Amino acid sequence: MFGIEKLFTRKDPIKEQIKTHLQHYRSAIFPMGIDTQWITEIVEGQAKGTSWQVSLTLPFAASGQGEILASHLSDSLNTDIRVTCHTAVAGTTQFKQIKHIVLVASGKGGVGKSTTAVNLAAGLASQGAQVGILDADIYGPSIPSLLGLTGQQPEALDEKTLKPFEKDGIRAMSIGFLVAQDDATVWRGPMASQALAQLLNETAWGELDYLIVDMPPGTGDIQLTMTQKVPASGAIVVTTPQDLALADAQKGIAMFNKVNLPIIGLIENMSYFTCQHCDGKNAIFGSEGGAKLAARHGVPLLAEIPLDTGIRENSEQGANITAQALAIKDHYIYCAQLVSSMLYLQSKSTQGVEILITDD
Ligand SMILES: Nc1ncnc2c1ncn2[C@@H]1O[C@H](COP(=O)(O)OP(=O)(O)OP(=O)(O)O)[C@@H](O)[C@H]1O
Repeated sequence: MFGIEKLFTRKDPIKEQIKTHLQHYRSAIFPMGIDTQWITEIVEGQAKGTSWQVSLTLPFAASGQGEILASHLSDSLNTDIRVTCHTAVAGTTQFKQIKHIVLVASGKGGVGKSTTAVNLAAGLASQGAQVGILDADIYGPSIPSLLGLTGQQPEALDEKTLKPFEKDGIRAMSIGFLVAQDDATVWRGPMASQALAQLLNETAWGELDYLIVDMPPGTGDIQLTMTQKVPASGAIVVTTPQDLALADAQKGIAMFNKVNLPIIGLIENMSYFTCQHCDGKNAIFGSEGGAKLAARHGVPLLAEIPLDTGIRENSEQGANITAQALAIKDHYIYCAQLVSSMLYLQSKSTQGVEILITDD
């Protein structure tokens, strides 16, 4: 009658508003909003000029979204709110101690598949995920060089286990250590997939949220057999905007559809070039090819990455692009957040099963 119960159940109105705004927030990274379970703390801000401090623990790698969420909340509630995001990738391990294996493939060579795979791995690591990269490109293993590890040999932990390299928090192993590159031209599918299985099984990966596999370019017997061998969560197809590359990327999509592997999306690389003099965008290799291909096959277009000197230079130096003061890194970081969010949503709708693969 006096509303006395309200005294005991009364909730802090601003905290409730923050929760509601977060729940209703929508973006490509948060298509279902922010679950209240991800909110670890809402406290009055200690930092000067900050009214409220919100801490989130996200089940996917998107810690860099804190600033965007903070400005959304601050604008909506007309007060200064800071948001800090931590990453604790959800999901059961699908293979050994690895939660997600992601194949990065391309229909044809030279489209920037390995560069994209390494930078995507770096993007995921920059967002707080534990990441590994497996170079399965028998035709031209380039991950050691892209990570600045050229000339190094893996260390054996025992007779059957190799220690992965570690660079900038990314664990790495390459099929190039197992086979002489010149031999690759005469390889058949079973040989390649056996080598891949061996590397997967015999590398001491430890706990990983994501293992990125840089696949050999193409859509032949070797790529198909390798795909069937790996217990992957999904595949990403990298293409450039030229018609020929798009036609081959289409074959890549068809290959993954054939073996029922979910396609996480398409990445269009070398999409355009920004003129350093006039800032104009030049679609050197054609425009919107990737977007149209993605739409035709009902797969997301994850990124349109420009042709950029910074990308090439960092690759050549084996440097981690996400650690550089370059705007270009945002493409990879955003793409990593998107991939991670999509895998989270996908894993929510599938039951985790332990998968074992054999060497034969
Ligand atoms: N967006 C980009 N901007 C500038 N240079 C790029 C970009 N993407 C890739 N490159 C450069 O293009 C070349 C080929 O890239 P990369 O080796 O990643 O291709 P790939 O598709 O993996 O090739 P392969 O099929 O031979 O394995 C490299 O010199 C790389 O630095």
